[in-house]
Amino acid sequence: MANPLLMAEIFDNINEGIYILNRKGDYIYCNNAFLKMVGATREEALRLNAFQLIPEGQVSVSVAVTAFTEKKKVSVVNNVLTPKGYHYRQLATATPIFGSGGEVEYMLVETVRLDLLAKRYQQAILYEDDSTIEVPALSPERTRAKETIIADSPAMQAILQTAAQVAQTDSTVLISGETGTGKEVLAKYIHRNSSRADAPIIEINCAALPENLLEAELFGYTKGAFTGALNTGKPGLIEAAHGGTLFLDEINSLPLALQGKFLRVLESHKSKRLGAVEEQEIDFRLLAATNQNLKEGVLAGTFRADLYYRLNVIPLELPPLRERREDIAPLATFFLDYYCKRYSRTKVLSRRVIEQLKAYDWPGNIRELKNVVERLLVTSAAGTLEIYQDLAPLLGEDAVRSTSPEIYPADWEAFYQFDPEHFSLKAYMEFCEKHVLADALKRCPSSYKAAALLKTDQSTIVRKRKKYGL
Ligand SMILES: Nc1ncnc2c1ncn2[C@@H]1O[C@H](COP(=O)(O)OP(=O)(O)OP(=O)(O)O)[C@@H](O)[C@H]1O
Repeated sequence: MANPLLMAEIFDNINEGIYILNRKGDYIYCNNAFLKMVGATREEALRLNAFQLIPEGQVSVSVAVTAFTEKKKVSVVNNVLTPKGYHYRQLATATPIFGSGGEVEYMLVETVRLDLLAKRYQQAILYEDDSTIEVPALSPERTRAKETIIADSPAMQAILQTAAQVAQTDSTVLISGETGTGKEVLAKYIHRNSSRADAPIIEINCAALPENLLEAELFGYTKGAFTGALNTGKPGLIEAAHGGTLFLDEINSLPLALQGKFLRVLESHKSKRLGAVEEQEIDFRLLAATNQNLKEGVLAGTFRADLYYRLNVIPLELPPLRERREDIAPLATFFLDYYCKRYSRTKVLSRRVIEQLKAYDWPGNIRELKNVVERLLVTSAAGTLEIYQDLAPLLGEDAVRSTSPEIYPADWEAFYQFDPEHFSLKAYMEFCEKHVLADALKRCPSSYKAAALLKTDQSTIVRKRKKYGL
């Protein structure tokens, strides 16, 4: 291990503020960057205790206290009021270090001021050297090969659990759900987790082709089977799924004539090319997906009842995204990460954007969310880390009306991006004034104390409180 002096020197040269707490929350180490951030001497800092910072109003949320309680690594973005009365916003991560008895022995905390991080990031962009910053875009094949499934909601977790169980069998699975809810993703997940995973999954969208072409694609044909047929003939997709999985997407669009033909294949596991005499034995597992209620199709006479019952062995229903809102934020950050890699950018979604995404009903479900995140990223202002855009132009006024603006007041650019049309120096100054006043009133038990904190008189506090409806 390197010598302690060298280690101290290294820690003091790290740009992020670092401090270590003992199990009681006492500060037992801090590096230079941390002292600079809070404007304290080492002696002052080493007298602090993390459990006392919130009651004393120095931080809005204590990452260390949260990590002590949850006994796991935690990151927060919070506001800090330094002993010198100066305010900043930081990203802090606390990592517990456990003793042999499993109790938290020490807490390592790393902090970075968001405004300085943004400046460093901005400078890096200004001095950007293409050869060092360029990240090769992921090729579509690589990204599609191993699809990640985000499933934070209890509903999705239950579906994945059932899917993993049924994957082990050869039963037919009927996946239903609105468009864009992830039916194809789920079908691939079942295939990947089945004993057929090394064989191909052959996918066909029954709505994508007219009846005659679909029939030729599914069953294949022999040489000269019809005008325009290839001289060599062509194997069908059912054959191609031999040993693997056949995935029929939008099976509700399978024409009635083909439904009967396909039912026979499903029951006998034998298929015959168009124009052929001989049938071929085919070993495949069927997964089907529908974005319409097949039972209603049966009642309306557009879907054969016998095929419906043959398909509906294991039904899995994917709920629309609006019924599993817990998945919205993780999906949005997952897609942002995906597109950041693809477009070689570094961005995060602001809390306000996430709130707006969570409030929206997503008629196009996950596919729509993915597209919105891509648009947010590519249209976001260069040089700022957080994406602050107002989503009303993308999602519609009604969709986002219910959320309240939450903006870091020192960042006027964010304020401008949030509402460029109504931006003015006066509007921004009033916004800051309101924010500072609300903050002071939260910290102080009386308007007199708030007046003392803000070095103004109490009548001004009362007047402005009324003006801003606080
Ligand atoms: N749980 C998930 N985690 C991550 N990405 C997902 C998830 N579900 C869906 N997606 C992504 O959302 C998009 C739409 O998913 P998919 O094509 O599977 O939906 P679908 O229900 O089959 O849609 P359609 O009915 O229109 O065929 C895809 O880009 C997919 O990768």
